[in-house]
Amino acid sequence: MHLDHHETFPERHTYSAAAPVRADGRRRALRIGLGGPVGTGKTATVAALCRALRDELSLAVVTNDIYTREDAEFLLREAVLPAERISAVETGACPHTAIRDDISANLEAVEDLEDTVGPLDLILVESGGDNLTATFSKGLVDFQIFVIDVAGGDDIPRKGGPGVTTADLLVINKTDLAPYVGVDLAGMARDAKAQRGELPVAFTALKTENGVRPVSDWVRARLADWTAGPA
Ligand SMILES: Nc1nc2c(ncn2[C@@H]2O[C@H](COP(=O)(O)OP(=O)(O)OP(=O)(O)O)[C@@H](O)[C@H]2O)c(=O)[nH]1
Repeated sequence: MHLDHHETFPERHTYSAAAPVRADGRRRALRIGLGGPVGTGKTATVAALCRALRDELSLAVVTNDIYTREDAEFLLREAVLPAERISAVETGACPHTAIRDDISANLEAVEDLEDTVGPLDLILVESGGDNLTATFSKGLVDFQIFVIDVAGGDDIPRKGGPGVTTADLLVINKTDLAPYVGVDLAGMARDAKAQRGELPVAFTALKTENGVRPVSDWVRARLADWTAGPA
């Protein structure tokens, strides 16, 4: 049986929702988390976001893997950012613990990046692949993106779960595969709307040119709000 840790590891309030200003008086980087089930395209989204935004922003990435540094190694191999801007956290068995319950390793990685390569505009925190309930602590990230894909079937939005219903942006990736897996994208959009109300949904096909555009535009808008906000 899978034990959920909510009862045993309550969220640590010592890392309260990360004040916008660092100890040195500078505005800290905006932090955006990417979560979602295994293999839906989280790393591909992070890589595409880095390519789309790296010339206009100072950015860095924290990856979370269960026992390896595979996602970080992929990003390094693809050279989406200089190596010093990519940091890997090994989470052990349950990826959601490191982004929701005991966020200290991730916070340390985020703060180390700001100290060593800062100032940064944006830090992307990629969770390890988990299940539909995995969400980020508000003490770790300012916004969260939940990535699902059409290959997982068109009933995922209807099933809901906190990732699908509450993420600040729901990404439904691999739309290029829809015809091959018999998925009705319009139905997925309707189900997502029913679960999420006004919260946005982005359909992506990351293998196509500019496929990440709906996500990168959303990130730019969040960053514009963040930069305009009180420091
Ligand atoms: N056809 C298609 N394949 C995609 C797309 N996006 C990602 N993939 C492929 O899907 C596979 C998984 O992508 P990843 O980005 O590694 O997925 P992930 O969510 O980071 O996976 P984990 O970290 O293992 O949970 C890879 O083979 C990608 O090349 C897409 O839009 N279309």
